[in-house]
Formats: sequence, C-alpha cells, structure tokens
Amino acid sequence: MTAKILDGKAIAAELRESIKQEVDKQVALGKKAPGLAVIMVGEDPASQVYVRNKKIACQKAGFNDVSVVLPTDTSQEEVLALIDKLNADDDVHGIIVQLPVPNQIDPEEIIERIHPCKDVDGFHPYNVGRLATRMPQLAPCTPHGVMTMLAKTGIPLRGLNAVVVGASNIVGVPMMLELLNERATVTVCHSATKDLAKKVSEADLVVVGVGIPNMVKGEWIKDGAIVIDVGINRLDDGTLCGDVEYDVAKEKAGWITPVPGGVGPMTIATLLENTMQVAYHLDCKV
Ligand SMILES: Nc1nc(=O)c2c([nH]1)NC[C@@H]1CN(c3ccc(C(=O)N[C@@H](CCC(=O)O)C(=O)O)cc3)C=[N+]21
Repeated sequence: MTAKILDGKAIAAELRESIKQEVDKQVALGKKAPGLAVIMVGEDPASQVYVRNKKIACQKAGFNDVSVVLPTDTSQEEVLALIDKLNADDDVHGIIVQLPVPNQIDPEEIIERIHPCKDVDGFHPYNVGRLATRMPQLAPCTPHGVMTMLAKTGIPLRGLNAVVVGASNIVGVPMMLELLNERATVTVCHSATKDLAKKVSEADLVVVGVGIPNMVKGEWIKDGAIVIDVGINRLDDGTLCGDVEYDVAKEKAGWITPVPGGVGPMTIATLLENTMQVAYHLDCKV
C-alpha cells in the first residue's frame, strides 16, 4: 500500500482563508482585528522559522502582529512585566512565549503569568485542565491542528488504537487528551517505554513528537495505519526531516504527513484560529 498524503500545507491554507473571511466580516462590522503578541527571548533556530512563517500568516489573514524579540540575557522580571502589560492591552487577544527560553528564565512561571483567556498556545495549567476535563477552551496548537488534519481523512477516531510517541506538555500529553476526548484508545510511549516497536506495530494511528530524526522505523507501521509526524529536524546538510522514517513508512501507511508541509503549517494556522476565537467568539470568564 502507498499512503495518501495528508497535505498540511493545503489544509492550513484552507483554514487560514476561512479565518481571513471571518476577520474581514468582523472588521467590516466595526470590531478590532485580532492582535497576537509573540515574545521571543534570544535566538532559537526552530523558533526563528516559526516566527517568520507566523508573521507572513498574520499579514495574510489581516491580524495585528506584535512580535517582541528580547535579548538572550533578559531577566525573568522583565518578561513578567511585559506579559502584565500585554495582559492589560485590549488590542492584544493572544500572547505566546516562544519555547525554549534561556536558562535564567523559568518557563512555568512565565506561562502561568499569561492570562488564561489570552493563552493561545493553550499551555497554561487552567487550559490544560479544561482539556483534561473535556471542557476545552484554548487547546495547544500542534495537537489541535493534528485533529483538524485527522478530520480530513474522514476516518472516525472512536475505538481506534492510537499510539502517541513522546509525552511532552506541548505535544504528547495534549495529543493524548484530544484523542481520548474523541474516544480513541490511547497509549502514550516515552523514553522509558519497553518495546516501542511492538506498541507502534499495533497502532491504527501513530502520532510521533520526539525530535529525533527517523526514530520511528517504517517497518514498525501497521498496514493502512494513519501516521502523523510532528517532528521537524534540521539535518547537517540543511534539509528537514521528521521523526518517522518516511520513505519506508509511506509504503505501509494508509495516510501519512510529510515534513516539511505537514503538521508545521497546521500549528501556525491553529494559532491564528485560537487568536480569532479569543477576539470574537470565546466567552472566557476566568
Ligand atoms: N510557545 C511555543 N509554541 C510553539 O508552537 C512553538 C514554540 N513555542 N517554539 C518553537 C516551536 C517550533 N514551531 C514550529 C511551528 C511551525 C513550523 C513550520 O511551519 N514549519 C514548516 C516550514 C519549515 C521550514 O521551512 O523550515 C513545515 O513544517 O512545513 C516550524 C516550527 C512551533 N513552536
């Protein structure tokens, strides 16, 4: 079997177009454009790609993009003060702090300082708790973008055996919650998991987010399975590759996401979606 490609770039473009139409409509009614503040402390290479692509997406969708780049030696207090200011700014609907942050910064304290109603990354413990109690408010962009892609396959998730590889706060754990909320049977694997190959080989759906190039071998994939590769790894020759051994996996899978052009563009489109929700549709009472 050769897999059908889940084209994240195309699905993201479609989502961004529908967001743009909603923004145009709301602005014509006299509402503000959605405002998104992205704080980047220092210069992480993956974050720079993200910031660049997100800036283009904001422009095209009619968002007001406030990017703040702070020097690598910025103190915790300075970041907290900036968040306080953005929390109080009515033109700003969404705030994210790019991860990872330099060592002197404590990411947990920073994330908790963002008002839960402006937490468009969905990383605040309040929003994690909402997702975990099946009352989602703002859900993390990457896993939520994966759900949007999965809907495009038309395959019902109810009862599927889903294996999530990687248990991070950003990808694995919210992915587990999203899939559980759709009544998949979810197994979460991580660095202490025994016999990963066997777990993956039993999966109807595999979502991999670990940040190790080609870590999941193509031969582990069950015939016809859905394979979602969240990894974006830059190799020494400058090319990008995912966490799944793509060329082999695509001969076994039913559906597969490419890297680049898979989950990455969906993360950005979903960030815009969350920000638009805050601007126009979310009744947030925290
Ligand atoms: N608070 C926070 N939230 C994040 O969501 C977050 C973050 N910090 N820190 C950095 C990582 C990285 N990240 C990417 C998202 C999309 C692409 C993306 O669009 N990639 C394209 C193009 C890649 C390329 O051309 O280099 C693709 O996969 O096709 C890349 C990277 C979000 N992150």
